[in-house]
Amino acid sequence: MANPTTSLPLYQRVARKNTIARAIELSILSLLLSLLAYRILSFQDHGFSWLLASLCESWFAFNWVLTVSAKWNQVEYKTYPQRVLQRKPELPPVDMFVTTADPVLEPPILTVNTVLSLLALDFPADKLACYVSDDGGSPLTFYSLVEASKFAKLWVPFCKKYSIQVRAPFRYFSGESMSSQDTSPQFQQDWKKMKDEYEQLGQKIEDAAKGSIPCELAGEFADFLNIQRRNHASIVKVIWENKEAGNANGVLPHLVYISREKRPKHPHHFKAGAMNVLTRVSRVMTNAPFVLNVDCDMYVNNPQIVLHALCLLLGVRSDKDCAYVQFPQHFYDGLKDDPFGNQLVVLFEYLGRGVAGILGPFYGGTGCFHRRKVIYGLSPQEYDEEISGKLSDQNLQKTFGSSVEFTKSAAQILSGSKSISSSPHDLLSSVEAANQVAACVYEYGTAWGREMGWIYGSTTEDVFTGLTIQGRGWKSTNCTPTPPGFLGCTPTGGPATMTQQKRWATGLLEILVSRRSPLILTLVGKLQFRQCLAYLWILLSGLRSVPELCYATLPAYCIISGSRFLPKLLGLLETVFEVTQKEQSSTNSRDDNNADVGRFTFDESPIFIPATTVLLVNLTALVIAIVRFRPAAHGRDGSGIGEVIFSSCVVLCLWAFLKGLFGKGKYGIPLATVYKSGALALLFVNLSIWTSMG
Ligand SMILES: O=c1ccn([C@@H]2O[C@H](COP(=O)(O)OP(=O)(O)O[C@H]3O[C@H](CO)[C@@H](O)[C@H](O)[C@H]3O)[C@@H](O)[C@H]2O)c(=O)[nH]1
Ligand SMILES: [Mn+2]
Repeated sequence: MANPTTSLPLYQRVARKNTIARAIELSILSLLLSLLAYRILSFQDHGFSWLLASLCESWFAFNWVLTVSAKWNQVEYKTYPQRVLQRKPELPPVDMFVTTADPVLEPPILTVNTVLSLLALDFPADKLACYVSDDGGSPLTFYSLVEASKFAKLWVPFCKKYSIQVRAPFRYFSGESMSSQDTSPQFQQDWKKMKDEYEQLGQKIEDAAKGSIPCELAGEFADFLNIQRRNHASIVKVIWENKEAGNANGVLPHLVYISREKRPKHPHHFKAGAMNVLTRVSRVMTNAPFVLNVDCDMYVNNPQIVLHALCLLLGVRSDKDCAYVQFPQHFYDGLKDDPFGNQLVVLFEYLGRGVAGILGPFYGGTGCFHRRKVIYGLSPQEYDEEISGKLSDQNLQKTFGSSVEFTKSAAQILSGSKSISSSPHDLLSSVEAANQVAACVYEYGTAWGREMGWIYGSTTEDVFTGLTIQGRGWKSTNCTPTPPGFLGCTPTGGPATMTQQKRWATGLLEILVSRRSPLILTLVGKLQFRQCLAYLWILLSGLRSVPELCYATLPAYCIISGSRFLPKLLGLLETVFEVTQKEQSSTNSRDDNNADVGRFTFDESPIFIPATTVLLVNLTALVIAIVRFRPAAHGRDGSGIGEVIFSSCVVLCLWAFLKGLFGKGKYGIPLATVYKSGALALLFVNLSIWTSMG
């Protein structure tokens, strides 16, 4: 009998109104273009600084075009999880991947919380399997997961019984108090028990970390005996197998631990390598058609995420409209006003929604649901057509590698059968096959990392992999439920943030110069032109520092050398007032009780030298401007008030560094950095003076 509710759409695509924003963005663009036109027309009358300014401004204008294009059509998807739930018997299984790499940098309790939040999802337990990849090969991580699975047997029913929203216990117990919840004595009793149990779990893990491990590397832990982190055989352990297949109310989903084989001479390709192993191991074990991947530092904040994602994955008219569903990254305990710019608000709030209106969001590396077939490198055309010709054994081995189990199941999925594929009856019998596909030689001579799976060759494997998928003609969607699907942690200090930004900048540049650069994929692949522009926006983000750095030193150069790069009296007065206000507000914030929260922190890394140098150069220039206050005294035009204002603006932009000059400990810029920057600044000042005399 037809159920009327099954005909209702599972999602709605909503266009956002952004007329005013568009008008403002276009006005800025026209101002930039007029400035450029003016520069070109008056080129003859000016020297080096004028030329440099024009080059920088051309770059800014180009970048602005990319920005405007990316943000032009903003869309959102509204999803209806209850409607998916009504299709209960047909709900597809989902494999969930968690990656962790280092038990010191990523404390196991964090990974445990992420895993617990996944095990407790509002989805039939017999349709979920959780795979944890541990690149640290750490017995501590394994031990923590074993203990966590015991705790989960209490935790998961508790969450489901009381419809708890935050199912990562460290957040649940740190946040809302019991009072906002159920006040029944039963709840209070259960809550207390749960809190005690969680504290015991935390204690056990802490003790184990200190060395008093109850696991003397015997029994289950024997595999970890004498292993080195970068030199060991693969370890696959079924921590918990849900034997109640067909029982949606069974307590826990499967939980599997994997530490792939590592050998010093074999490249392991970091996270991308780990993701490919997860794909293969899950393939020989549970083989779900959909895959969710999260980093160990991102827990589930909305227990209905699978239903939300399925609204899109199952609800689209054609699978090619949704290769993956990306949840935007949000962060917990984020510092106010995002002083390090690492909460990625612009990227996800504005650009993300805009790109969603073109081909769909970039893949962000975590909080993403994938169609397994897409990971195998299929293009939408192949997906729709008969591809039986491709299915000779030889071909399959060349593509996927030599595991019989793997190629068998891959053939099944590639043959176009869109039905849910079956999985082996018990996980333990597939451990051997899993070990085989987790070996480091497995990928040699195959398409893994090149044509299929997570793509190698960039430390931002996420953007690279998404780009490759979209270059084949797939679209993607974003999913923005309330409350947000996932919450993660982000660095709260200068050095860690800078390291992260450096990795992103290099990784993105690696993509730009690769043979899968968006320009090439637009010419020979199926990437849309505007999606290409959007990718350029993100891939060029590291290079932007070059013109920005030049532009920031330009006013200082002009003041010192007595030249100009701004047109005479440009109506900058309003800016002056704004600048003063900024100064005011940052003085106020120093009086806050929490003055140190969000304060920039430094270390000896050379990464802090450029900004410190720019600051010193501009401070010197301002001192020079004050000292020789009468600009016309030299009998030449000299620099103007515009340059002085601009230079002050640069100093204000580098306020955190200015404070760092006087700060102590980690809040201060180390003396060595100050000396090095000072030397560079001195060189710059002298060069500027020298050019003005030449
Ligand atoms: O050899 C490695 C290195 C890293 N990871 C894992 O990769 C994830 C991301 O690493 P993290 O240090 O947290 O980097 P972030 O800068 O926070 O990550 C962002 O940027 C990465 C790309 O640079 C993406 O992969 C991430 O999804 C995205 O959140 C973590 O789960 C790690 O455990 C591995 O599994 N193996
Ligand atoms: Mn992270």
